[in-house]
Amino acid sequence: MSDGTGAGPGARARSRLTVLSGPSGVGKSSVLAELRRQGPDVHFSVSVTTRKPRPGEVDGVHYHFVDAGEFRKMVANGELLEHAEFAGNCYGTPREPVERALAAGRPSLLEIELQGARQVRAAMPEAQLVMLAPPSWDDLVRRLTGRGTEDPAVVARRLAIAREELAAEPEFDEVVVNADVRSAAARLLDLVVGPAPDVR
Ligand SMILES: Nc1nc2c(ncn2[C@@H]2O[C@H](COP(=O)(O)OP(=O)(O)O)[C@@H](O)[C@H]2O)c(=O)[nH]1
Ligand SMILES: Nc1ncnc2c1ncn2[C@@H]1O[C@H](COP(=O)(O)OP(=O)(O)O)[C@@H](O)[C@H]1O
Repeated sequence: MSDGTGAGPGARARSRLTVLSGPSGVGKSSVLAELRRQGPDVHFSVSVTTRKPRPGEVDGVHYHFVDAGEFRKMVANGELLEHAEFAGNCYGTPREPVERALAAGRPSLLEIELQGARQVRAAMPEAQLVMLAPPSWDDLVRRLTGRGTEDPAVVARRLAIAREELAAEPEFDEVVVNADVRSAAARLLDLVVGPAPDVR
């Protein structure tokens, strides 16, 4: 597969930044939890969000949960690498931890939605964009409703956004279909860590 940069096979291998996007309910959290088990040396960005925590979500682990005022302050101070509004809440990537990890040569992963992925693409063209896709639209609907964490109006809103996100697939360098969590995580880990230099 081409690295999409036109700069030769080494260019993507040198990029240590991977952006993972995919519609709500496709299995991003599940695949990333598995990836953490498989790939301990990967830096996972922890986003800030104004969304309320779901049961089981831990502040500082799944997200930094902030109020709208704190979020605005971080934007104004230039502390976010990218940020976007999604289904009525704000989300953003703290800049400093990602820059520190990249400076140390550590593979780093951002799990963010489409508008944020586009901002990263514009700011850092060498970043690798990966879409996590469902095996089918019906699977996506089943997973999102089956999770049971959003009420029906929120589910409908997220599914409407999901159609647009899936339509943006051609903007991504790679697509990983999440039919099975373990194999999707293994494939993603290959992309995040990159192939060994001598096989390119
Ligand atoms: N742009 C941007 N999107 C984010 C960030 N963190 C999370 N998201 C995205 O926001 C969307 C909603 O996330 P969330 O409320 O956790 O719902 P979930 O994806 O259904 O689990 C998802 O598409 C996430 O990938 C971020 O820092 N920036
Ligand atoms: N490969 C899979 N097969 C079946 N169900 C899955 C798979 N991956 C995730 N799920 C389930 O789908 C629901 C949504 O997954 P989640 O990881 O919360 O998605 P996201 O973070 O993308 O919103 C959860 O109930 C999860 O257990």
